[in-house]
Amino acid sequence: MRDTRVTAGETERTPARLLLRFLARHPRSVGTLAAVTITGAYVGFHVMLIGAGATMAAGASWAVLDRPTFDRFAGRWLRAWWRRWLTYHRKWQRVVFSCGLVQSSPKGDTRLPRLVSVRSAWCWDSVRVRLLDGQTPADYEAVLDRLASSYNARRATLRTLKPQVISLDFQRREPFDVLLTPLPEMPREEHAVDLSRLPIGQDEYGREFALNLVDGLHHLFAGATGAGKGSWMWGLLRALAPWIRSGRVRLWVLDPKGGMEFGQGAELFHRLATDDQSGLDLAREYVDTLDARKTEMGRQGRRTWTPGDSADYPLDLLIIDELASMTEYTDRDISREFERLLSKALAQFRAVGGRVVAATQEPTKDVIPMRGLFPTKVALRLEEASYVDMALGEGARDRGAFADQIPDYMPGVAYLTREGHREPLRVRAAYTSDEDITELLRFATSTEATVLNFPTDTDTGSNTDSAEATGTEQTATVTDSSDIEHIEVIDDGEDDDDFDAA
Ligand SMILES: Nc1ncnc2c1ncn2[C@@H]1O[C@H](COP(=O)(O)OP(=O)(O)OP(=O)(O)O)[C@@H](O)[C@H]1O
Repeated sequence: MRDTRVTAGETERTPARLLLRFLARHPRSVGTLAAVTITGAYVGFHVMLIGAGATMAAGASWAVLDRPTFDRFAGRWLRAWWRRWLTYHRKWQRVVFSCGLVQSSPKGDTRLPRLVSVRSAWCWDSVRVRLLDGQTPADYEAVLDRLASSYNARRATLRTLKPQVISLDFQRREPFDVLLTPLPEMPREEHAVDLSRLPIGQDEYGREFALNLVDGLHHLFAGATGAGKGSWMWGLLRALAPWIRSGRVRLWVLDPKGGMEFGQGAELFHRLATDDQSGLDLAREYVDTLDARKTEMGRQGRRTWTPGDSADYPLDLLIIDELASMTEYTDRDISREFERLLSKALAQFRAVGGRVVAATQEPTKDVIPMRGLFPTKVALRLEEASYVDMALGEGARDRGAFADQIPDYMPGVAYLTREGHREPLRVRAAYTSDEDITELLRFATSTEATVLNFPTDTDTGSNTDSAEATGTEQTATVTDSSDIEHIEVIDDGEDDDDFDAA
């Protein structure tokens, strides 16, 4: 009679062999169970139950009070463990059978691909699978929809991790289906603007999400056409409205696609360029202005730039809507010089109040060779899986930044990576409509703008005389302070051609 035994591997099994294999394959689960049993035997099961109850109550309170930190330090491990056994493992045999992913051995055994491990982020689970001999990732790709529906997931995608090992990634939830992302109220008073916290939307946990122009410095938004880059950039400008109005922020806007994105805001801008040649002129002027400021501040001995501390030294924000128009789809001479200027702006002006915000549809090295100089990178919906790591850095997609899987009907949704956090964060910028932009224009260009009383040099304690003696050859230092930076004064008589940090 035909042997219909099911095996996940290739060897014949005895109970002892099966037990040993289980122990070897699941050391953490077995270790935890063993530790619980030994502890119970040692301290008594009553004491252990009371301890377990108290731990669960503390964990539940933590999860209710601060879901994101709970999830970061405990939730995702617990969820991965729980889902491994109660969802993926429990149904594995049935699912691979129904999807036709099993094999028969010459001896008549039925072989199943092995479920190796499960990792869980807030929205996605990643199930690592070892393929059977003769299987290829394409066999699994062909049944992804069936796998997703078997596991009740919204969608599934596949990554090849190494030969014979793949990750099946299941999207379990879509927070932005239920989270309505209201547009943050536009601030009207200058003191309401905090450069390190400029609210523009919500994160996947429903918390307010804000951009940080102090520590986050320069921002790169990568997203396919229609991904919602406009909402991110206009959202940022709305959050800066009172400072734009008073001149504490000066906007240099380069919209080389003929002004399609920013043309309507022309009145707001200090400079606006709508084609590649005038864009290059604008970039030159921007760099010359900040170079001159750097020299001037060095001469004055001003070693710090504090946002808004002087009318002479506003925050100069360079906004570039479509980088490819300046770096890829233009004359080689224009692109070469533009890349040099942009690299310089990114590398040298943080300490004198220069910031860059740029958008691109393709985050490739050809389009943006200096992408490593953008400390904050945001990946909206991208056309290709390979773009995700280009936009966010090596390994970002493996850690759960599935920007290529953001659906078309969710513009404004993006992933970003944060220092000190392994998992990427899924966020959504609120939609900025034409009316919201008009509101910004009306407010920021209103003639009733308040005249600022900036502190003078005497107030800020800078010493012009002594500064003159110092000359301009000083070395760069930047403090970690959130709102004060030391001036960076570098002799930059030479062109900076080697900023390609990508
Ligand atoms: N945050 C958002 N929430 C909801 N809908 C949005 C959001 N942002 C944009 N949209 C919608 O998506 C459309 C495209 O957005 P947008 O023009 O900002 O994309 P884009 O990335 O700038 O595209 P392109 O590169 O072609 O200019 C908008 O017209 C709007 O209807």
